[in-house]
Amino acid sequence: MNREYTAESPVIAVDGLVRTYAGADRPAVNGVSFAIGRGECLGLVGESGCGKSTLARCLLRIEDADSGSILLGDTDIARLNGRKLRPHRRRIQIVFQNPTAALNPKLKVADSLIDPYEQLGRDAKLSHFAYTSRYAYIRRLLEAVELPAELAGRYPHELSGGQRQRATIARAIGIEPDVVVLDEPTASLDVISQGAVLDLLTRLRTSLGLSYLFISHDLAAVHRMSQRIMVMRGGEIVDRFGADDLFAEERQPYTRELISIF
Ligand SMILES: Nc1ncnc2c1ncn2[C@@H]1O[C@H](COP(=O)(O)OP(=O)(O)OP(=O)(O)O)[C@@H](O)[C@H]1O
Repeated sequence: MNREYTAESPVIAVDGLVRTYAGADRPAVNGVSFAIGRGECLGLVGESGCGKSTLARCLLRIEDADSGSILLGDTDIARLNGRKLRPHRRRIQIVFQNPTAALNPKLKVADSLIDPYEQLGRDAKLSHFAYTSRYAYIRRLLEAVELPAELAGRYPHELSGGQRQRATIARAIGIEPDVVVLDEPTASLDVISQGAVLDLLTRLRTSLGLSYLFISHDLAAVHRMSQRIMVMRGGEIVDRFGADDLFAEERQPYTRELISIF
């Protein structure tokens, strides 16, 4: 892999990922490569339809890539299926744009938080969220996302949008993944909640050593959150740079166009 695509001691390294939908005349994701280091946030920005969510779904193995590799440590999860994939599913988690759709409306918050642990976390060696009892685990998770403990007994519709998104973040981090894909995590929130959730995500990244792929069409949010940024267009990465170099002269014309919109 090209040196500039890599991070120091990457927790995830993606190389040459391609995904073409049936009937499409070109790939939705076309040869995407990148790596993310421990505790790093890599931003991915691009306009609607450029392939961001398709890339996310391939990483999560919700969709299969046609070719390319997704290395988590030494394991290429792009090629694993079924029972062989299962132990690795915990290692990459996602927070979607819409927390209302992400939480089961029939489950109390506590049940939604315990669910990933029961599905994927039992066999894992958890450290920060080590399971001693159901009560302690849920309490610790709510504390981590700065929600009051009494929300454990509520249903999703009894929470605000910001509280719901904090609950989905808790669900994603409780099984201590290596990488969290944040797919427009604040797009459905009002401006004040957006800022608060972005700040919470940064605090969690630094305190728990989480690695993020932060996907957004909001360049300002990506700049605020990320150490490095990639720009995607038509399924390809067309520019990549350190966040401090966003406004540097060598930026590609398309990146400049995105900057001018904000
Ligand atoms: N299930 C699907 N079947 C066929 N084509 C699809 C499917 N999902 C996405 N596409 C197409 O693939 C391309 C990339 O879509 P994708 O949703 O990944 O873009 P995006 O950058 O996430 O957009 P947005 O920001 O609007 O969510 C688009 O041309 C889209 O129409």
